[in-house]
Amino acid sequence: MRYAHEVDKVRAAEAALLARLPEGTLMQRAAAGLAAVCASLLPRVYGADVVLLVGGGDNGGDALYAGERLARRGARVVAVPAGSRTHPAGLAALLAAGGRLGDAAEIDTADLVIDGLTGIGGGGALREPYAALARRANETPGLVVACDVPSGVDANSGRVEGEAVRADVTVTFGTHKPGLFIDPGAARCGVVELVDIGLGPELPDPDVTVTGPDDVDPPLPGPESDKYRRGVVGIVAGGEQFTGAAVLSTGGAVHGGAGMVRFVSVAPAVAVVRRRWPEAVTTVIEPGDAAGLAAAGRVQAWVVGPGLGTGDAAAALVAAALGTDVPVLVDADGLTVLARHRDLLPGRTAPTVLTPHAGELARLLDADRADIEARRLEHVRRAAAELRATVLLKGSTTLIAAAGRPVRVNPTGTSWLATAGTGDVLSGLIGALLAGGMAALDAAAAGAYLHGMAARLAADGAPLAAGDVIGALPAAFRTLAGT
Ligand SMILES: NC(=O)C1=CN([C@@H]2O[C@H](COP(=O)(O)OP(=O)(O)OC[C@H]3O[C@@H](n4cnc5c(N)ncnc54)[C@H](O)[C@@H]3O)[C@@H](O)[C@H]2O)[C@@H](O)CC1
Ligand SMILES: [K+]
Repeated sequence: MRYAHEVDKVRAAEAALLARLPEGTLMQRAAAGLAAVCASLLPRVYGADVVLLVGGGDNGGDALYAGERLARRGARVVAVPAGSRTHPAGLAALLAAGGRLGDAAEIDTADLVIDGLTGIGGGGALREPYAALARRANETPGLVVACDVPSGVDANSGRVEGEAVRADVTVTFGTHKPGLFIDPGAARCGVVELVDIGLGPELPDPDVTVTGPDDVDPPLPGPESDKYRRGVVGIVAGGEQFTGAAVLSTGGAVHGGAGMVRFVSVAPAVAVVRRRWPEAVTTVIEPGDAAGLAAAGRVQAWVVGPGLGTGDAAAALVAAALGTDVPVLVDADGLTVLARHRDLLPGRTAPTVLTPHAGELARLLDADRADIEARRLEHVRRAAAELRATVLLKGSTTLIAAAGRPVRVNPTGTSWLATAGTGDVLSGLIGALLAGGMAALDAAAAGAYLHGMAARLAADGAPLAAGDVIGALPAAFRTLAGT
């Protein structure tokens, strides 16, 4: 599992380690790792044209010392300073090794550009001349290697406020930074290489982890299994007019490994679901009939919300599901209802999972949607704490938070997933995993992983329909080791 630490933790760990090491040791370790990656990317180091973009801080120092190492191996290394200050010892070392100072035009013909403008000390939109250098680096045909963090990307959040370097490779030191995993920053990193500078023993628990295949551990049937032991998931979705979301959510549950799916809704939705998923056991209720939901039979988890509508009838069903003592996932219209009835959450003892996109989370938190998009990590954490739920924030990087736990980043998925109905599939899938006994955070992370994997397999470079994601779920499960 890959993990990341926020900047203040990185700085504290560095300070603890620095206190035990001779001055400059960490920067030399960082520079050695950076130079080694650069050398491996070049067909030949000797004679290669390397340009260093050098900001005024230690990120620039790393770049200068890496440049020194490449110059000693025969590269033609040119430093382009951006700040009023240039790391003096690093610059002296580069010049002593045969490097020289140059100007921005040399970026255009470089074989390799090292971006040492800003690292974990960067903040806000890049100012000039930093921004102009980043822009020029993004236009060069040569390789661009970011030192620690692509400049212009906020290391903690992945936020990009203005110009930002678009790297082919990012060489990061000691531990990953959250912004390397979260869009839009993640999309600027290219391949991320971690250089060990000995920070490990000084680091606390991570702030963020990235789900890997080994972390996805859905319940598997054994010889003792029957449909009840494997888990019954109840789905409350669809309405008089909207039935598609109900079909898709049920499909996600059927192919998500539930022992049985109970589908509870008004007659038109039940009719459509029955036709598409004869596997589901259905119960017809009147609009908003909370007692009907309770009488539908025992379930181990409820999914409530897709296509449900947002009126009083929907609110009664959301309240009924949340009033049970089993895990409940609230999605889509259910979240809109919840934004008006936040009092439904605090009394729960069983786990609650909420799966909003940024707009739905904005309503739940009384926040601005654009603000949530820009600072997804902060908002998903806040939502988990305030709403006392496991919160899965959908988007170009799906994040999953539960209070007091590292935030999980989902690495699978494709841009083709941004199409109607795919969220409904996810809700049913996570519901099935909850019913199978997975803990809320694990179920949400596993569901996001499998859903994104199914989407990738189904899309394969072409447009995707939500139903295709359901169809590819078996193949997604098969990608997991030991399944
Ligand atoms: N602290 C340590 O022990 C180590 C630090 N290392 C390196 O040091 C870096 C951190 O160094 P610093 O703390 O000096 O910070 P940085 O070098 O990351 O950034 C600070 C510099 O960037 C400028 N800057 C910040 N935001 C800007 C903006 N929006 N527009 C234009 N200029 C901006 C500042 O004026 C300052 O000159 C790490 O990212 C890493 O590369 C490594 O050498 C490993 C060891
Ligand atoms: K950088």
